[in-house]
Amino acid sequence: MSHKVAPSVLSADFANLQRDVEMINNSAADWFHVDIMDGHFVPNISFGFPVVKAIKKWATKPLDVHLMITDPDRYLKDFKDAGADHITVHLEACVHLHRTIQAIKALGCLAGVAINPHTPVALLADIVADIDLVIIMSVNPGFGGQAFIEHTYKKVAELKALADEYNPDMIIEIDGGVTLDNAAKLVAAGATSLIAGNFVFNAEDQVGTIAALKKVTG
Ligand SMILES: O=C(CO)[C@H](O)[C@H](O)COP(=O)(O)O
Ligand SMILES: [Fe+2]
Repeated sequence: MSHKVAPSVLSADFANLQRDVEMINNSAADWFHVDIMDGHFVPNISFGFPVVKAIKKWATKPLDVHLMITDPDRYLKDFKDAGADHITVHLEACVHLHRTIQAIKALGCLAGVAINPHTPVALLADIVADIDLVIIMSVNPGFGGQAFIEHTYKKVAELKALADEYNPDMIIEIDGGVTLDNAAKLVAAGATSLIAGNFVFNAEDQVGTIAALKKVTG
């Protein structure tokens, strides 16, 4: 089965948000990647519930919500109500990760865990069987447009080995600095979903760029 592509709305033109959402609707993209930053877990603030609701109103594809926030348990239901289909929390932001995952599932969302570049894949060993997706951060979270960290390939391969053993259907998503220079190698290593912000929205042909990301083979 081919990998998913999830353009990151963080890099959209917020003065033309409906236009950019419709561009994604009319492209080969599978999901909308929606980055929530609280200025505490990460050194940047993105947007909150009203913007997620606006995206949901126009979007015809699922919302893949990436919570870069401290204490995400407080807001899970609000994000579900705003339109989230997948909710991913950071391992580094959760004291009781297993409980948080159960709470996301109880809301009827796909449950994901994101790990920062410095966080070992091995820390996911006892949660992999319980989750629907993992986001491997290939940049330090907080900003779009950063350079891809090469060490990510090794982490993808390690996570694929864990998934093969405990949860073969688990989605392996890569977030940060994804371009056509690294997409094929990521898919070859085991990535099953590619998130891309700047690479899509800075392109002259955005729909064509999404199609090209979708077409890469490992
Ligand atoms: O979570 C994120 C940043 O924390 C974004 O999803 C990610 O950076 C995508 O943007 P780009 O493709 O431009 O790196
Ligand atoms: Fe993200």
